[in-house]
Amino acid sequence: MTTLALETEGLSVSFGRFRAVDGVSIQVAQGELRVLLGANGAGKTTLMDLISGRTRSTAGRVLLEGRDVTNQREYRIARAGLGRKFQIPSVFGGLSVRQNLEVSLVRHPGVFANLRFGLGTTDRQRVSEILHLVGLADLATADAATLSHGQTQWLELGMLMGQSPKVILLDEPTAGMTQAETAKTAEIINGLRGRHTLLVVEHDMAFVREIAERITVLHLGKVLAEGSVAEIEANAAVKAAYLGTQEISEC
Ligand SMILES: Nc1ncnc2c1ncn2[C@@H]1O[C@H](COP(=O)(O)OP(=O)(O)OP(=O)(O)O)[C@@H](O)[C@H]1O
Repeated sequence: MTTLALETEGLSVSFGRFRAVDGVSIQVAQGELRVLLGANGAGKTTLMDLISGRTRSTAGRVLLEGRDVTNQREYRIARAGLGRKFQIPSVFGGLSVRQNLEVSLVRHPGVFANLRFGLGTTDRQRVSEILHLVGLADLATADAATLSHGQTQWLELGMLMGQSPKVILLDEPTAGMTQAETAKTAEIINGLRGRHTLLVVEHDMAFVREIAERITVLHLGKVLAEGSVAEIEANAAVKAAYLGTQEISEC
């Protein structure tokens, strides 16, 4: 039996009389890379907020590797293994790329303790592995403050990985990126396939085609469809409700 990394069951939230997320049930297997697609206001960010504990649900459950974390405080859900990357990065300028990754490893209590006490061989290897996975090995000694927008996003993704979360939530990872950076991001995310479980909110269909194996489409707070890129692109309900008369590639 496949172990589920993340599961939501009938997850819902109402703001007043408005149901922003309405009975959403999704199942994400370990090592899966799931894309969450939907028009503006479909409920994607709110769903992420419910999963990560930023917003309290009014019905339903969230399970992280089978453990019920519904409506727990955000830091507790993070501690239980949920990593979330926002669009605004929070790296330590003034530290090198490598030092930022060292700081991110959850070993010693206290943010900078890993720098003070030094890392063991396993941790140093882990940092090197992450540097390669996020394509920053050549910039390991560079000051994080000197990185481009795209490089900063990759470093932050690496810092999330350093915490070995069970599930990583990424909200529009290519926002504000150049075409070259977007292509590189697709490469990096593809390299994480099987190693990490990811739930990625993304609008850029060209990018989605590069990374997605399975897509969940949200519409008006509900799951409208789920399937491969080809299945979603051919889905009449998705075309009618989400895309209107547009081709999916234009959204
Ligand atoms: N705290 C809130 N109070 C009231 N309404 C809210 C709140 N948060 C979100 N909403 C509403 O819920 C709906 C879903 O919003 P959400 O931000 O989740 O959509 P989205 O799919 O992420 O859209 P986008 O792609 O534009 O980010 C929207 O109509 C939004 O206005």
